[in-house]
Amino acid sequence: MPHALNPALQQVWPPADRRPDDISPEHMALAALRHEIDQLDDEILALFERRLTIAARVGRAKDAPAGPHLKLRPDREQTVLRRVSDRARPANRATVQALWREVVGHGLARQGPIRVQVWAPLEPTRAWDAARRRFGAAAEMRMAEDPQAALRWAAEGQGVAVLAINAGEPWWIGLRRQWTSLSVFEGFGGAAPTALAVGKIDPAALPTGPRVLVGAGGDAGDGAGRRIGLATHHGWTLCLTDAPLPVGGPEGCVGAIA
Ligand SMILES: C=C(O[C@@H]1C=C(C(=O)O)C=C[C@H]1O)C(=O)O
Repeated sequence: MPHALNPALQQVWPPADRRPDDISPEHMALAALRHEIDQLDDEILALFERRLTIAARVGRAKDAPAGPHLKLRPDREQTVLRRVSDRARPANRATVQALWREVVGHGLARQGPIRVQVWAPLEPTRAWDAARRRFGAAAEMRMAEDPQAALRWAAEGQGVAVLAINAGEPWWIGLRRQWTSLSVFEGFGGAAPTALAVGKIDPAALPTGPRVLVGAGGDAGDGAGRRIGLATHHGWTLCLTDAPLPVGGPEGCVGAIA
């Protein structure tokens, strides 16, 4: 139903009978506030466009697409997000974080296309939403039907695979065996994630946070670190640890999440 026909949604401001030369105090106050918003928008726009230009320059200074890794730098993104979030007023933190995810996503997109494939047969909408929030509106996303095909695609350097670990298919074992050029760099679903993001990320650019381990039965283990188990399959385990293990080491570290 058009709004004009719905009495509940009728226009309340400005009043329908207001003349164009209305100089009532309410109208003047509203006009002044809107003018201030327009000025702020101009400032934000100029700054945002400058930021996009600089992000493109950073991209040219980095190795990809000729280099072996994606341009996505999770460690830098984590630093950028933490910095603005710490500077924001506590009441604005969540809003600022969500907005800066978009800002950073568009910065990264100035360096080349961001492609994301999502495989999550049990909770596709949840995983899709989480991936969209993480990579932003600039990301080209599609659902994947087969985690192995998504891993192959990611190993070609085409983009990022977001794969569920609660769907009974132990694709993560492959991170230890054939997909050694891929790193886990993000978890979705809280302290015990139900999906992981995987891509050709420079191991030096992984975020600060728990390390992700894929272990076979006989692995020596990492000694001191506390572990959170995420999945098991025929003697293989996927877990998180606080121990600062090197990626690709004998403990089976395959990445880190923020
Ligand atoms: C600008 C960079 O490239 C990407 C974009 C970022 C941004 O817009 O802040 C941060 C990290 C990278 O994923 C960078 O590496 O510094």
